[in-house]
Amino acid sequence: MNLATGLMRYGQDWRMHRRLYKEGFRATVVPNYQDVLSSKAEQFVTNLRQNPNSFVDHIRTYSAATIMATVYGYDIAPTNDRFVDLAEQSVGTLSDAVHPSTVVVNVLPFLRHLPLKFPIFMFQRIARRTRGILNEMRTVPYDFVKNNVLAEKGKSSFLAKLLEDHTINGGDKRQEEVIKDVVTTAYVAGADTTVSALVTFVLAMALHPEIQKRAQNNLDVVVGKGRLPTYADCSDLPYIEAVLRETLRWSPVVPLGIFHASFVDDMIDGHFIPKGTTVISNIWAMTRDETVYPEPESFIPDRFLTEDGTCNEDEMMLPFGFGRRICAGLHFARLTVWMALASILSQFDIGEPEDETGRPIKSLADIAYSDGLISHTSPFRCAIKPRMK
Ligand code: HEM
Repeated sequence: MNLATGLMRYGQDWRMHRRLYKEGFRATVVPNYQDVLSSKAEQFVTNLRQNPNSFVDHIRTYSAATIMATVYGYDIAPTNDRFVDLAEQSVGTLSDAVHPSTVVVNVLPFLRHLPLKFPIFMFQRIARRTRGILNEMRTVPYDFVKNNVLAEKGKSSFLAKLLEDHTINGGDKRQEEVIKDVVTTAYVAGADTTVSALVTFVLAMALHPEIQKRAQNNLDVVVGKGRLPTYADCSDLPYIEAVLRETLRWSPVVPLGIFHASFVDDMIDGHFIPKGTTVISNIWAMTRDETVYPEPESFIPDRFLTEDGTCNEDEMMLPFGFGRRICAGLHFARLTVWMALASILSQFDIGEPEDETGRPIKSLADIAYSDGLISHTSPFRCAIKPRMK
């Protein structure tokens, strides 16, 4: 089982994974998910109206709901959904699997031979626990969709389409196993990353009321107040796009990317990189390069606008990685985050933030972000109020 595409070695199996992602998540296909995203954004706004203090929970539900609906055609229950519970456990265990203590084993492989009782090297125990949960996540939702496809019922989805195109009408067992891995990775890779980006967005707006106001004006003029923004509005809302780019830059979701290894001996800027070297892409540092992004700790959407107010060429792709291993879901991720942030701005005012002890948060420096593969803010509070009654 090759559950995490991002952790696979480059080769034929990985190429097969990427081909399947392309079928469901390339730039020209993603707009087809607009209706699903719109209905989930509406539900999100309703939840936020009912209980604004639980905004992080609603963001979690929105992220899970969009990806579950897109990948499996499955509408999650408002609470205690069995697939979401399973998926959250899978995300937790996969995140543990790239915990520093497990990563160090990849860098220093001889550590694998230390006895289990060495507490710092928890990777063997994690691997055992992870396997069971991931296996369940891999088969339960898959069987649900496959049975629906065979019975010619259920909603259309990324998985249903893959099954129709590749297995139901012929296709081999191996292909079916690859499809299982691909759809499971899509959930695991997509849900928590989207949560991180959206919570950072709420923090950015809470800290910058003037930017919030300007973004709201942009939406009011182009979209009006009677409906939520959609993908069709994107190109008319350059300031909203600039806010999205700055959110992704200001606090990158995956600050150190996914570790890779060099395939061959190489020379870069006069440094010799032997074959097999672990390569860590420090996305966080790149988004803080002062020669490209002056005052990098400040939240300045204008850095992505030209003088005539249109978006410039820097689409802020750095947070999605590089080259052939660049995030396979980036177009879907951008649209999912865009839909939620534009919906929040059109419907709500976000007040000043404070930490859990009531201490005001004045800048990014006042709030901690978690370690680990995906970086999350520590908890904070802010008043979220409807703009219209
Ligand atoms: C804001 C949301 C997201 C961010 C910031 C993000 C970021 C990243 C980053 C930094 C990588 C590593 C790239 C590298 O190794 O150079 C990655 C890989 C990946 N992402 Fe995302 N991601 C997001 C959402 C998603 C979504 C929604 C999906 C699926 C629908 C997804 C699927 C993947 C996959 C499959 C890989 C592994 C690619 C490979 O190794 O070939 N991601 N992502």
